[in-house]
Amino acid sequence: MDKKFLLAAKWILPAWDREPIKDGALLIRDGKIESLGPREELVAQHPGLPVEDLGEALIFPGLINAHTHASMTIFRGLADDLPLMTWLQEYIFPVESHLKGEWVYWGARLAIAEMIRAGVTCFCDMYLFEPWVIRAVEETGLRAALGEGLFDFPSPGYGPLEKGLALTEDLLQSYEKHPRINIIVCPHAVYTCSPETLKKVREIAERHEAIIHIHLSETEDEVQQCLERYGRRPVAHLRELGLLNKSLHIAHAVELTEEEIELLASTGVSVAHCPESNLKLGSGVARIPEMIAAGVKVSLGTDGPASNNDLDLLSEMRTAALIQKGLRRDPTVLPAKEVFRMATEAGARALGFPHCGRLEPGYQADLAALDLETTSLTPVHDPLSLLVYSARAGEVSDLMVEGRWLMREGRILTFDEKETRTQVTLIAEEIQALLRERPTP
Ligand SMILES: CSC[C@H]1O[C@@H](n2cnc3c(O)ncnc32)[C@H](O)[C@@H]1O
Ligand SMILES: [Zn+2]
Repeated sequence: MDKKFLLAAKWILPAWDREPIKDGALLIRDGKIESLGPREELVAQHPGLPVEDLGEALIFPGLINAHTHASMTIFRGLADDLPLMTWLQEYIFPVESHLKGEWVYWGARLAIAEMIRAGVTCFCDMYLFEPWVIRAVEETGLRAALGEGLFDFPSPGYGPLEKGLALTEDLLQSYEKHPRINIIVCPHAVYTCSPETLKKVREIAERHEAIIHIHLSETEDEVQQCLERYGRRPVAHLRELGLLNKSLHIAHAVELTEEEIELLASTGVSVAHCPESNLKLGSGVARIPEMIAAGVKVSLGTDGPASNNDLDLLSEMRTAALIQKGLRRDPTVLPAKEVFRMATEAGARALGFPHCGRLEPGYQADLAALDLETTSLTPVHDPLSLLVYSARAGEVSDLMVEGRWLMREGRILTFDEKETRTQVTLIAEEIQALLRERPTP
């Protein structure tokens, strides 16, 4: 197959560290970017090549949601205004004990539609019944790093832990060569996984050269529990167990000391910053400027849509930048460029997709376009500023993964969005019925 075409638009922002191109074009061949530059030049170099013109649009590298639990769309709005441990143990875990594969599947499809509308081409997911998320990803065409969430107690997905570990190994083998799916190993947290479990997880990840993804140092409570149980803080705990290395991707990292920041930097651990979930659960604000200054690789995630409560990574960029500026009374910290890097290239690297996150020759044609014929996106002084500080989900008109259109002119092409909403609404009614039978506290 030799599918070759030019994709043109009023603006192209190729990467966090590149200048925008006005009246630009990309040459896309077999799902990859071959070249890019001013439209006139590319058309002259490739006469007769078909041109798809997006017109008044801004093309940017597809965003990368570096931490979520996509299927939790089905629980959006179920329990709000609670701290993490109460939210999890008294509300979410009890309702998750009734989880079924179909719920996870439809929840993931809804999440994928929502992420496409926010310009997300790739996401990192840890959840229960993950094979159903994999099915949704395969059908809808997104790119993803996916893993079955593991904890010591029995899971409604796989039953006893041993089965969860076996499932993880099976998935690692089956999807080894998949072009869009990376299987990752996902122990939930240090308060739900024993040291023995974490050692087994490490062995599996080493055997398959896989990424390990875990919630870490999310709250003061977690640090306190870890100190009481093991006599050390979560970062030191993982160091003792041999997990601190460049294959480790941790979510949150809100509670870090200076020494821990240095240790994460020197061992090559990557962090998924989830500011809106951390704010909503009252967990705190991660020290992102200090981490970046120390050389920690920081990406951006939404966390699950039941603790955020959306999957809008465009707005997440804005929140990430604004909270640091406000907290420090310094508007120069965490500039737009740095936040855009977190939501693109840094996420791609953390999830094992080294040729994503930039629009450059040799990179995947994973991209999205903002509709510039939008009142709140007018005028265009600076495309980067527009993306980070003004754009919201719903203003993305087109999205492509590996050169394949998943959304065109605001219409999702690879699956039925309305059917997905209907199915999730029915699932929500089932959940409400369950809660009426067995009310949560
Ligand atoms: C084992 S599958 C994933 C597991 O994580 C739960 N979860 C969702 N959000 C958070 C969070 O912010 N911190 C810790 N755990 C979280 C989710 O409900 C699943 O049970
Ligand atoms: Zn999470």
